[in-house]
Amino acid sequence: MRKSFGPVEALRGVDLHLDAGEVLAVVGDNGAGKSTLIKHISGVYRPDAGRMLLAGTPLDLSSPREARQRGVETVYQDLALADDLSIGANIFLGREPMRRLFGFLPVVDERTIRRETADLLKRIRSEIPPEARTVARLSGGQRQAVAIARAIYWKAKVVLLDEPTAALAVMERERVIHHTRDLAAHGVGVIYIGHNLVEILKVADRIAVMFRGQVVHVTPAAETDQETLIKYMTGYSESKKAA
Ligand SMILES: Nc1ncnc2c1ncn2[C@@H]1O[C@H](COP(=O)(O)OP(=O)(O)OP(=O)(O)O)[C@@H](O)[C@H]1O
Repeated sequence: MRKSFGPVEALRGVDLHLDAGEVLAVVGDNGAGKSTLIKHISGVYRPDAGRMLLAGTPLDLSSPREARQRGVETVYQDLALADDLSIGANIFLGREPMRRLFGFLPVVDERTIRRETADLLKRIRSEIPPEARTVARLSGGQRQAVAIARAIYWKAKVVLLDEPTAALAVMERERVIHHTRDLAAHGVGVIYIGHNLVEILKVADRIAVMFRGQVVHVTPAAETDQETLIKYMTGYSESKKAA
């Protein structure tokens, strides 16, 4: 896949695959192209050249909404949750179950929302009390859990996590890692963007390193270490190859 912004080549021929049930981490220095790549998969950008396939079918996305409809959920760093709504309302936002009042008047089925939300939080073993009033009162890690629960409930095929732990305290980071593994265990393919290599090595099955708009290295997480990743992230390995 290729993408330029004027003279800037943000993606210079990126080729990647993601399996169901795996966590693929994408790392790279600032400006390497990670966000640009994510924005293609989440339907924000269209590639100048190249294409994406989902389970063998072309994934030609014209909007983030279409991406969600096709089973691609994105969890951004600054989480797009509606602060003044409940956890349940956030999980069902825009896709609320309805029931008929007096047999004809369609209204939102609050009881189903409450029941399904409680089940879901139990399923992901989240410590958030389901009756927590609004999302505004939740911690950063709990907000991530809500977004991840939403992806599981709506049977996302692919979930993009963009620096999910960047703003979190240590304990909370551990929880997000746990929830990320949980997503993969549900058969979801997860793309995890991050900067913290200790965390990346813990959460990922495979790691792709981007450097100047290209994927320069892909490796199973179990077969690499911080030092090797940093070499690829800084272009050291590339310059050695060229020499
Ligand atoms: N909308 C845009 N207009 C112009 N240039 C852009 C735009 N978005 C990204 N770029 C450029 O494309 C390149 C890749 O940027 P990108 O944000 O994808 O990198 P990144 O790896 O996500 O970096 P970071 O870790 O800092 O978020 C950079 O040179 C950046 O300046």
